[in-house]
Order: sequence, then structure tokens, then C-alpha cells
Amino acid sequence: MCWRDRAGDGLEHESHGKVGPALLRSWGASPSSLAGARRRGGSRSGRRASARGAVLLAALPMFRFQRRRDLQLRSWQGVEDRSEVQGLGKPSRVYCLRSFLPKEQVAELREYLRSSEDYEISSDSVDEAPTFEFYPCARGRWRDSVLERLLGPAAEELQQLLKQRLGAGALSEVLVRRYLPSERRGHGLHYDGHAFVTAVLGVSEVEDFRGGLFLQSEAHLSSRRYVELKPGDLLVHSFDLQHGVEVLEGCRYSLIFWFKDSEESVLASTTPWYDELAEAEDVHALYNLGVQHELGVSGKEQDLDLARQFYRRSAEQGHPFAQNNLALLCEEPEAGQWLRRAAAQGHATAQMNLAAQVPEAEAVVWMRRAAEQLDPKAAYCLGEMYQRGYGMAPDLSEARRWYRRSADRGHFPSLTQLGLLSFEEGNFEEARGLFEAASLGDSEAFGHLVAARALLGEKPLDIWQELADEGQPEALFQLGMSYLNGEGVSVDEEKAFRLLQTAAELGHGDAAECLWHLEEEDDGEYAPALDGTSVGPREMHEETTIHHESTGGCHTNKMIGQSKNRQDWWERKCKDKNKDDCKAKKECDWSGWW
Ligand SMILES: O=C(O)CCC(=O)C(=O)O
Ligand SMILES: [Fe+2]
Repeated sequence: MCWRDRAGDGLEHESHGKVGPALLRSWGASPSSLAGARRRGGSRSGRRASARGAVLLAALPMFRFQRRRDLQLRSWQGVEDRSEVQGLGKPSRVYCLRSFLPKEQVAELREYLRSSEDYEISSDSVDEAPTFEFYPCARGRWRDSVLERLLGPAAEELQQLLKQRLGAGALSEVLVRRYLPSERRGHGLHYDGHAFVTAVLGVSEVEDFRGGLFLQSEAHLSSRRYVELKPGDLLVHSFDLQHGVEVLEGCRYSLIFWFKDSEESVLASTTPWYDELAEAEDVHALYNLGVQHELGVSGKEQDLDLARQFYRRSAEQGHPFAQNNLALLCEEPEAGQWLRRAAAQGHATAQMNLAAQVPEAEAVVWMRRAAEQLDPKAAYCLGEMYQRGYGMAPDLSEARRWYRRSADRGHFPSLTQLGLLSFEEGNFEEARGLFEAASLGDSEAFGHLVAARALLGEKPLDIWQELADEGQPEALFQLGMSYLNGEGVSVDEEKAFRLLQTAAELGHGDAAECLWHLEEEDDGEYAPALDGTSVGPREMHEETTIHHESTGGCHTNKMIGQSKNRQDWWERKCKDKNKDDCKAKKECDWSGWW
């Protein structure tokens, strides 16, 4: 059997004969579609919510705000809810400005987001599935005039508020996300590792979906609490709060503002606040610096020794993500010890990693623990264990059940597996439907889709052509390879190159690699075919590779935390850097916001 790390850490682990998932690291989220190649998604408005009012609100563990007060800002007056989340170290504060955006404005926003055709389907930095997101504002610059009109004043008000309260704050990105049943269902627990302060605006009506944004104070799912955001409510939190999204039913739209500490950090894409906090042994800052040095991102050089040092300092304080990532960077027996510590805390990623390294019977136990925590990848792996009879008797109905559970949580490869099971049973129509749904987020499904359609009477090349005409990168690649090798068509190198080039531009790694090798082999012979493109195949290959390495393997992290000595740090920063804001801060009740 071959298990491939679909979460991918860029290394494409494969272990033939040995069952077990490849090792998964824990990263924070990053603005993924800003880095690396992009693909444009078509309009999905046809798939919009039909569930409004039909979603039954079964009891979910909800996050409760403890305090409430009236608040007056420059152009907004309302109620602020506040609470604390106790994880590692000091409690982390969370604020919610109720009805920050007026109803009519949110209704206009919602309609705009529903009909927008701007959603990207490039790989997410956390789980590598298509993002279904877009950035109306990037690096502090708006690029969507409608959203700028609707949200610009609110972003400005927030920025002023942060400057007043914290002595720092500059709008970095605004991000729109949608969570529809056939597309994306959530985001695993993570930090917004690049953002100093995050503000999430409720967009959808609460009856349109079940679940949504959650905060989680410990590694295990049992500490997960969902936050109810009505349309227009704004949740504000700092970089040390771990959170995620899990839409259990229905459709949800969300709008996220990311602020950095200063305009310089926005322009340079850096996160200087971690450097100061790490000096005070802040467990979250240490972890985030570990990630940055491991990947060489956010202005940090890639340096695995430094990454190990930062992870170790965080892991020793009990941070499960740091323990997991450190385990993957050190030798046995230390590696196994860290992994067991993280898994014992309930960190699903570490449980999956451990399952990859222990004997079969124990592997099943750890994988089941991870799968039962709603982890879609673990559910997929458990399905595969049932299908293959790994550590237990094969059981196809249990395999299907776990694949279905995983697919319902948005894991596209599980749909491919379900399709293959239907295919093997000769149920080609059903298989075709499943492969079609899977192909949205799993490029492996394309080959199966073509096979199923061929068995239903169509010509494979016609199908690839049809999919290529729709701009599917895998189809462009396959068709390109057919023209290159003369498979089913006469050889046409120029056409092949154009197809491969388009596929590579859309982020198809194999296409970029193929172009790169061909250019190497043929010593620039094909250069004319590549004229007029801004990025040559070599650069494209490198870009795609960097994209995979920096964003892959990103199963996310499980802990909410808070920064030790943060108050001291803010005070110091305020004193050193912004005396005027410091004065304003005192007038504005410093104790309220951090
Ligand atoms: O969809 C949301 O409300 C939040 C998404 C999120 O946490 C993120 O994009 O980092
Ligand atoms: Fe986030």
C-alpha cells in the first residue's frame, strides 16, 4: 500500500508496504493565495445556501462572553462583550463588538459576497484543499472598490482603535471566505501567525449554518467552543489566540481583517512582535518563530537549528504543536518522546503522526482518536485502514462510513475513495458523480473521472479537451502530455508547450516541473513557445516548489494561549515607540483592550 502525505509537507512522503500516514507538521495559517500560483474559481453562486431556516440548531458547546459594557468609538457606539480564554500561561482576551456594521450594510455585503466570482481555488496553507477565499485588500491596499466602500470606514475605525489601545496597528489584509457544502467545511485549529490582531466579521445569518468559528483552549476537541456571531458582529483577538472554523451544516460567509503592528511590517511581511515576546519566553511567540525559521518565511531565514531551538523552548512549556513539529525535526528517541507527549494531550496531528510509527494495532487506536476529533484527514486514513484491513479485519462498510464522514468535512480525496469503491462495484454513474465532486479539490480524481466517463461511452481525449477548455489544470497537463508524446493524437510540441505552460501558470506543479526538465534537456530549444510570458519555466518550477514547501504539510494546531508578560511588553512598546498613543491609551481604558 502506498500512503501519501496529502496534507503534504512538500516532501511527498510515500511508504510502500507500510501502512500509516506520512508525518504532518503544524503550521499557522498564512495568506496563502498571496503566495505562489493562483487559480481562478468560477461562480459558485448556484451552490448557495438552501438551508436557511432548515438547519436545526442542535446543542453545540458555545463560547460564553463574561462581561459586557457600552462602548463609544469615533463613529460607532454599541456594546462590547469580552471574555478570556485560559490555555497555556496567562489568559488570552477576546472581544466582540456587537452590530459593528449596520444590518443594511451587512445585507448588501452578503449579497455581494454571494454573487462574487473572485473566490480562489488555490491550495490553502493550512490543509492544501482549495481555499474558496479572496483578498479584497492586500498589503494594506484595497483592490475591490465595492468592498472598500462598504468596509473601508470600518477598517479605518478599527485601525484607529488599535492604535489608541495598543499603540500599534496597521491594516494588512482583508480576506473573504465562503464555506459551502460541496466546497469547504472548515479550517483546523491554528494561529493567524502573520497577524498581530485579527477581526472576524459575522456575515451570514445564524440560522443559515450550524457551527462556525470556534476557539479551543487545549489540544483536544473537548475544549472547543463555537462563537455565535450575528451579521455585523465583530470578534477581535490577538495573535496568540488559537481558533478554527467548522461548519457542520449549511453555508457560511465570513470576512476577516488582519492587522500588523506597523505599516513597515505590512510592507515587509514581517512579524516583529514575536521577537520581543520570545525574549520573555512567550510560548506562542516561540512556536511561531519555530515555524518561521523552519519554513524561511515572514522575513526569517530558513534555519533548522534555530527552528529546533525555538520549538524546544515552546515544547518544554507544554505546547503540543511545538512538540509535534520538534518531533519531526529531531532524532529518536527524542522524536518519539515529543510526539507521544503531544498525542497524549490530544493533539490530533500528533496522534496521526504517531499512528504512522507504531505497530498496526496501536496505530488504529491513535488514528481513531484523531478521527473522532472531526479530523478529516484522520477519518480518511481510518477509512483506508478499514478498507485494507490494517490492524483489523477489512470492513468495507466501516471504510465507507469514515470516508463519508471525512468527505462531509471537506476532504476531497475521500470522495475519490468513495468513487473508487463505487467504480469497483461497477456503479459507474455513481462513481462518475463522486469523481466529479472530488475533482474540485483532488487532482487524482480527474484520471478516474475520465475512466468512468470512458466506460460510460465517451472518448478520453474528448473529455480531457472538454475539461481543458474549462481551464482545469490537470486536464491541460494531461492534454499537453498527450500532444508531447503523441498519445491518441499526432505529436505537436508547440501545442503541448502552450498547454503545459497554461497548466503551470495555474499552479500545476508537475506541468511546471515538466517544462523545467524539457528546457534543461533541450537547452532552450523551446524558448519561442514560451515567449511573451512573464515567468519562465524554471522560475515557475521554483515558485511552485516554494509554494508547496512553505504551505504544505500544514495540518493545524490545537491550543489557545496567551502571552506571558504581554502586558509588560505592550507597556514597553508603548513607552518606547508611541508616546502620544500611550497618552490616548490611558484616556481610553487600557485595561479594556489587552
Ligand atoms: O472564517 C472565519 O471566520 C475565520 C477563518 C480563519 O480563521 C482564517 O482565515 O485564518
Ligand atoms: Fe484564522
